[in-house]
Amino acid sequence: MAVYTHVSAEALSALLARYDVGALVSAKGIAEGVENSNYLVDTTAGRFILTLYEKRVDGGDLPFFLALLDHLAAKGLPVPPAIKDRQGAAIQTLEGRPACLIQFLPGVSLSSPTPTQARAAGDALGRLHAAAADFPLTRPNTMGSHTWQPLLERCGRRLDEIAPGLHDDLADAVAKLSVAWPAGLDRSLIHADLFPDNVLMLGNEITGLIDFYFACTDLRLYDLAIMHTAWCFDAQGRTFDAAIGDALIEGYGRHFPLNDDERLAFNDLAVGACIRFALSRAWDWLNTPADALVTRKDPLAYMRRLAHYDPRLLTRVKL
Ligand SMILES: Nc1ncnc2c1ncn2[C@@H]1O[C@H](COP(=O)(O)OP(=O)(O)OP(=O)(O)O)[C@@H](O)[C@H]1O
Ligand SMILES: N[C@@H](CCO)C(=O)O
Repeated sequence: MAVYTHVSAEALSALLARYDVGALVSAKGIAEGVENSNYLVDTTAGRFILTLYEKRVDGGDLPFFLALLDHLAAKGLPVPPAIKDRQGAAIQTLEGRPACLIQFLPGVSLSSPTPTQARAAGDALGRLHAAAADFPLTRPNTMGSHTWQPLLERCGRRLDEIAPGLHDDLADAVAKLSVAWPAGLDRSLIHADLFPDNVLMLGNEITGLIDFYFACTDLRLYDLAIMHTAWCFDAQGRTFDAAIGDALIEGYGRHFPLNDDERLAFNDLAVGACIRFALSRAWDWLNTPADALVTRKDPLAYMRRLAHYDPRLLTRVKL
């Protein structure tokens, strides 16, 4: 359960009083997610999400994320804008953290999507990239390829507490990718975390694209590669479903068909995505506060995916 910061009923009622959103009826911590604290808030006027931004979200980046959500919503994408209070402010401070009240979107996130649903999700990513093409702001990728070596060093040999050999296998993978990274591909605004849990669906329809707090400017196709690593495997990363991968690429290709260079580069981009999520999960595994209500995500599930894309990179760690 991702609740790092506890919000008292008094503080929440005082916050809601700044808005035209009715009075507090109930608030529950949301079980999913690992990055931020999220509450489902019901008021006499409707349902909202309250997000308190934690560790990896810099409050200074919030105006970028909120402007992006407004831009995409104005273009008809099913993304949840932040609600503005009576003074026109969307960013608040609650329990000492930056916080926003966000529009609630219907739908559920899928644990086992079908190819039809994956095609719709790939299509939605293509729509997102097309709609963001004239978004005027940029933001560097704070989890981009240049950050992997420093993060590896910050984790250090403690990685081997997770699994013997993990440090050296990840070090080899980071070194190889630093040479192979296809930096010359098209750049774009990317979501950078479009896992199944960040796509809300009702049947085969996409009803929500959420959690834009890693959105940044990076290689456009890297976003599709991230999705590929997140959508095509079971949660443990043991089984790969090629039909899901084909459907994602087909849906995305309706907007941005892959050219020969992109097809050649795709596997390296997926290896990069595996390194990124294996490292961030490993850091969290070693550093999550003992009292946080959060289910840590398994870094080894991403090492198994890494083994799928490039089995030569794993020589030590036992999966
Ligand atoms: N606007 C929304 N409408 C409906 N549900 C939402 C909305 N925003 C978040 N949720 C719910 O809250 C959960 C957690 O939100 P979110 O994915 O933003 O958290 P996170 O901690 O940033 O997660 P992650 O680990 O994916 O980075 C989602 O899986 C979803 O169930
Ligand atoms: N979606 C990520 C969490 C955000 O970094 C994961 O599953 O590891």
